[in-house]
Amino acid sequence: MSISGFKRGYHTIKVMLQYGLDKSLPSKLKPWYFRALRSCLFWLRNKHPQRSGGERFRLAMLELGPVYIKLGQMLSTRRDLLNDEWAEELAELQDRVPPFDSALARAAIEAELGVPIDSLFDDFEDTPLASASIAQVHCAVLKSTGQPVVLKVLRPNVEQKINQDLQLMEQVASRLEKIMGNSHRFRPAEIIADYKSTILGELDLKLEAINATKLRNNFTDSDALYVPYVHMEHCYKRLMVMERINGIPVSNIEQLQAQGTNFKLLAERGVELFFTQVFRDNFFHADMHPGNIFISKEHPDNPFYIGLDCGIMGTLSETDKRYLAENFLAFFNRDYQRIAQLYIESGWVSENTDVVAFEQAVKAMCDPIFQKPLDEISFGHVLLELFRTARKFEMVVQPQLILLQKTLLYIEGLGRQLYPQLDLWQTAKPFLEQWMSEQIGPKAFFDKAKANMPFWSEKLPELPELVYDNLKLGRKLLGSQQQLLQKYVRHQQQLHKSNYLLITSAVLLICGTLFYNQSVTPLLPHSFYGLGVILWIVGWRQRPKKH
Ligand SMILES: Nc1ncnc2c1ncn2[C@@H]1O[C@H](COP(=O)(O)OP(=O)(O)OP(=O)(O)O)[C@@H](O)[C@H]1O
Repeated sequence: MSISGFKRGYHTIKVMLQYGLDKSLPSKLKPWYFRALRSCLFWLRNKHPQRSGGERFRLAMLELGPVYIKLGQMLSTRRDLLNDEWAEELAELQDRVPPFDSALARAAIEAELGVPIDSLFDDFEDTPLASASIAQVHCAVLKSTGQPVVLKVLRPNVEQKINQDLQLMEQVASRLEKIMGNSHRFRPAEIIADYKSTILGELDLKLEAINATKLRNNFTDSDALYVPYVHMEHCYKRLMVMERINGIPVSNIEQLQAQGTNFKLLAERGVELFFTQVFRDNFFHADMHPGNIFISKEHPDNPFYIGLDCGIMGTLSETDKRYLAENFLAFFNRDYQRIAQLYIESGWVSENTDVVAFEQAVKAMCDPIFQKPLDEISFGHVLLELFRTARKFEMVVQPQLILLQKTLLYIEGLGRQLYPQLDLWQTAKPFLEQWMSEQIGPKAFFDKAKANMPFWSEKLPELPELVYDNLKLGRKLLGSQQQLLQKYVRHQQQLHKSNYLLITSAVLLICGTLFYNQSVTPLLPHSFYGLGVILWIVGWRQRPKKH
């Protein structure tokens, strides 16, 4: 470990202990060696004993920087793991991170634009509209069109800070793996690698701008999702300019209630949006924490979502999509054998897996879940448990599926917060069944045929020539096959004839010997010998030659 890595490691431990994070750990997660190590660092005392556990955790994440803030954001959506106090504290990490100096923001924006801000924008506001883990957002008006826009600029040195923390995490994770050995299912190095690829995607605002434009285009005519227009001509790696939206943060339930939002429709549209992005477009927003989702103020009875921050997007292969949809349907039909088969067919687990044992494990996991009423079942959780079960059968980690499963958990959490009676399955099932029938029904056949049209229209003019060539080839093949057959028949006939002559010659020779011993008259045995020898010579000559 380098000196700077060591320093950062010490700083991280110091901040965590000074905010008393060790106190919040349940005692079963504090083995004797942990407690011994803690006692060795006696000078690092909890400096904020008067604050609550959630607040201490949030402040520690804020002090440690972007990587930890993101971690806190992710945790904030896991209301299944956290109590309300913690979840609300951590939700503040979604967009209430202390801002950085506006002079630095201006300098960074102008460095990217290559011209002064005032030459392209009017009314640039030095006080940021919002400040988040990776970037800060300032309002302005686009000079050329007079449209209100926001300028999203990366925090100074955010890349270095993230890389340094990730390096440290990678080193700790690989040491942990060495200590625990290969047999353990907990693979910290894999988790960090997964997290790394996710967070690094957020550091390129040009890429985010491209993603946002693609998502916007996918939902141009949608009444469920709106994505703000991105001014691509002013987007760079560290700066993004887009239309300013004016929605209500999805977490602000009171304001949504006050305007009379149709929560049932909103929650159902959330689920529909998730499945449309995954199955129709194969391009889904994978950072759906509430700080990135707003609700329209117009027509509260017919509300739509406004999606921001397209830094992390997910895609699945066609095969994964198909198996995932089937998996959900099989789960709902309690067809555990099918689930086990699907994991094998898709290649998620090896084909040598014991299907029966796997099916039993899936059943043991799913049966207790079905004891609950349907509207209490979390499908993100079911998927997570299925992956855990499959890990016991050496499932290869599929980062794209993990991303999807996390997104599903977010969506479900959000949907249930908006409308607690949301029956996710009733909303999703018709969508999945329809999608599956489109994949395998006659419509799928015609769609595929239609998709292959350009290929066939290119090949069609060559078709008569190809048919003629093939017929000619076929006739030639038929001719040579007939020749071969005739040759084989002739060969067999010759063989039979030769065998017949040789056997008769052997019989004559044996008879000749018998008569010779009887010595009735020498003429008879000699005639047998003579005839036998002649037949043997003829028979031998008749034998077909080996080729
Ligand atoms: N187009 C916009 N119009 C209005 N407000 C916006 C817009 N884009 C971003 N914001 C505000 O800025 C906040 C932070 O933006 P964004 O989530 O894109 O930043 P980030 O640093 O990538 O955040 P995160 O911590 O989620 O990674 C949003 O929560 C929202 O309040």
